[in-house]
Amino acid sequence: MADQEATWGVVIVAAGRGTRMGTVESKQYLLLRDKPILVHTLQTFEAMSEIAAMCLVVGPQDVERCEALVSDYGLHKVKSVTAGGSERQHSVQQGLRALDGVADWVMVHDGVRPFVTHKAVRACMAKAMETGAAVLAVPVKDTIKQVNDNGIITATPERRSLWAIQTPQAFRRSLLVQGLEKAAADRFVGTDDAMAVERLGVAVSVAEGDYTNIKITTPDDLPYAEFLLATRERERGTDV
Ligand SMILES: Nc1ccn([C@@H]2O[C@H](COP(=O)(O)OP(=O)(O)OP(=O)(O)O)[C@@H](O)[C@H]2O)c(=O)n1
Ligand SMILES: C[C@](O)(CO)[C@H](O)COP(=O)(O)O
Repeated sequence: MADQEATWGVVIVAAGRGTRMGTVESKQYLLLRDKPILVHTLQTFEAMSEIAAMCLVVGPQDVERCEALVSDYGLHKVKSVTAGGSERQHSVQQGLRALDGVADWVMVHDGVRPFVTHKAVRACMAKAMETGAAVLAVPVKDTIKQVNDNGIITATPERRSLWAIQTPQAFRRSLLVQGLEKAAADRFVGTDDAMAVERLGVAVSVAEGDYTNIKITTPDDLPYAEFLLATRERERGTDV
């Protein structure tokens, strides 16, 4: 019953510089068809009735332009546009503060993962409400090796236990806040949100997602992103 009435907030992190993409314009603002990648992402969450509020976290220099994007695209659930920090984890913390008192449950999502589906987001939310914490992920397809600085293989972890972790990552808000506070106190910086909660000794569940929920990271992701967008539009029958 309580689960049905849960209020969800979403932190969309988009304060990165996109170093690996190597473009002058940060990758979250590159156009995919006619819209910035970040707007595609925000619209996916805006359309979900379960979501009450979003906080968009961007570079300090981009706050004004993003407020304009939020207004131009009618993104009414974006209640604040906040300046992020030097690491993704610091940006998440800024976003969570902005959602204080707004939602008991939160998701963190990368602004550069525009292809997440409503079905996958709902699977992640449902799993989190069962367990307190859940992330979307897919089983890895390749054999993964650990390699040392001399280029020599040192270990081959069993593939059956390896998953590639995506976003959204969904948590009871108090749990994520506690995890991030401990991480800050310990000067620990993780590459995803689950790590902060794992460090509390709390189990984080995995909800199986889709291989198409890519994080646009390097230039070779762009043609694939165009292809995915065209495929989605064809499926929706809105191709022009
Ligand atoms: N200090 C940071 C770093 C990253 N991010 C966001 O976290 C997401 C995932 O990060 P990544 O793909 O690594 O983005 P960048 O940090 O921009 O890329 P790079 O590492 O190539 O510079 C992105 O939406 C990015 O904008 C953020 O909000 N604040
Ligand atoms: C959170 C994340 O998207 C999960 O795959 C990823 O860890 C972000 O890492 P990055 O170093 O910021 O690309």
